[in-house]
Amino acid sequence: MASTTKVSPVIVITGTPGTGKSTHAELLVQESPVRLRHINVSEFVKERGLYENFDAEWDSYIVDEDKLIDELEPSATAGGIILDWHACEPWPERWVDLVVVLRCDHTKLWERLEERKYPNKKIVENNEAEIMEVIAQEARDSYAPEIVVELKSECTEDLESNVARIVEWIRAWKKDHPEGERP
Ligand SMILES: Nc1ncnc2c1ncn2[C@@H]1O[C@H](COP(=O)(O)OP(=O)(O)O)[C@@H](O)[C@H]1O
Repeated sequence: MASTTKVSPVIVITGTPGTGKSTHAELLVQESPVRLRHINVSEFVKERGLYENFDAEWDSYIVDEDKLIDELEPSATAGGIILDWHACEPWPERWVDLVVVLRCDHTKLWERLEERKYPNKKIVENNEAEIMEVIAQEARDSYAPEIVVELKSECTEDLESNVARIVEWIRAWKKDHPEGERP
């Protein structure tokens, strides 16, 4: 069987909605020393119909995770992607090189979600999830501790320093994988 060589890493950016995943991913695409494709998983699911149904009460799609994994497998195996989603547990461990969990003070998060015109119960649900560290715990439970990093995303300085830190991590990954990595 032909095996491909992964020349760029797979970076997961996760966190409660509103913590800054897409903002980080967009800046990282611009700053990265290697070509990265930003996959906003919620949009990807909608565009490709990778859901079982739509939950009108919570205004969200029930994702068909098997279909999602199948659809992403070629890109994840080839490398060079950022997976931006509010969950990280579905990704097979073999795909993932780095997991960035963004964290935000809950009052700030509340304001961001209000600005986004989320219904009140969705703001409450997400706020509680951030306080209870739901996504951070999911990342700790799903991946080796050395590939998981929690970063604060409360102001522009945080955004810039986080992206600079990930860029440094990518440079180190490239150094460690000069010929690429066989998945
Ligand atoms: N580190 C940050 N500093 C200031 N504003 C931020 C930061 N991260 C995100 N934001 C703002 O918060 C809002 C939500 O960010 P977004 O990237 O869409 O979050 P997510 O993708 O996690 O849902 C946006 O208005 C964005 O500009």
